[in-house]
Amino acid sequence: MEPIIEVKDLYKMYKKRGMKESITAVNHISFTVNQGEILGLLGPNGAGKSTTIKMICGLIKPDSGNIIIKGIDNQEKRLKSLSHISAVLEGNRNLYWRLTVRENLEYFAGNRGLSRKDVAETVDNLLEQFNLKHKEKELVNRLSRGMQQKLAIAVAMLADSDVILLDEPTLGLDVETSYEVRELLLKVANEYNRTIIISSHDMDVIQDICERTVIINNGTIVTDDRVENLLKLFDARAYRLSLGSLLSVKQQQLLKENFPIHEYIPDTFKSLLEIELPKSEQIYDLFDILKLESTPVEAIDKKTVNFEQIFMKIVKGEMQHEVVKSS
Ligand SMILES: Nc1ncnc2c1ncn2[C@@H]1O[C@H](COP(=O)(O)OP(=O)(O)OP(=O)(O)O)[C@@H](O)[C@H]1O
Repeated sequence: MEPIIEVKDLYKMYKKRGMKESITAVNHISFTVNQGEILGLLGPNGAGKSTTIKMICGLIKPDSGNIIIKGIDNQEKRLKSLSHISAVLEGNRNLYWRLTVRENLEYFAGNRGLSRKDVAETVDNLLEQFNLKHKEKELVNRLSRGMQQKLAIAVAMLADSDVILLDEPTLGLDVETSYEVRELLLKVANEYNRTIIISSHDMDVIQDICERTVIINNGTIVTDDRVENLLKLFDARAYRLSLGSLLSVKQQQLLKENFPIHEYIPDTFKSLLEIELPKSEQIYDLFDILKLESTPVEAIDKKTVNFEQIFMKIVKGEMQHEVVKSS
């Protein structure tokens, strides 16, 4: 698949005003985004996500590296490359707050040079699709955050750009509205073939709608892989063992030395052991430790994990996962 965005060796440092020290916000990162894909850009606070997004949509200039959008380098032909991108950033700055919902849509549809009839048709269609018809006469500054968010995405759609960048699109939304926004984003990608890059701290949203994630920590990429692969990789190695007795101190010590990621939950006579086995043959080492005291294994289950747990392990460096470049 042809990438629609190529980020190559991107670097950005901030100088602190009046101080000698500087912060490397983005440290030589490279990744690609494919047409029609929903990519999650993740990382803990201060990882460098917003700086990366702002560089992609041209709000700040990188110190070095390239961003190529549809084959056009955004430093060589800035306006041309940026014409392929719309952004919905924090605070929905792409909306006119003193205009109504309908007026906003009409204004942006008009900007595309559509005829009056086409503007009306496009706006009616979007009001319908985004479930905003009943609010068409409401001023934007009177709308709830969820409604504003939906309108901001509708406006981004109107620009007819191939790529939509979204910074925390579900932040502060109630559960129902968050689901509504997720569905809209899936529709935007699948039915309108738009490419979406989304930055979010909500791992449920990421697990629900993203095909692939790029995880940044301290300005560098620690993982670039499909969500499905990460879930499978982790699912395949997380086990829960129900044991028919308690483990001895020696067994617990050996577990600690051999399996850094595990949890031991003793009960009165029985116990539970949750453990990760990055290599399947490690199961034999585990059984050797259990055999030492003839510990009965009553059941072994695969432990299911959610994306949030995987994300935490990756950023804490607990999960050995090579940076995989998906194609
Ligand atoms: N304008 C600025 N001047 C100086 N330092 C900055 C500036 N903007 C960001 N930084 C610093 O750069 C680093 C990366 O910040 P960035 O906002 O890109 O992270 P982020 O991953 O988006 O974080 P969050 O999830 O908290 O929004 C942080 O250490 C931040 O303090």
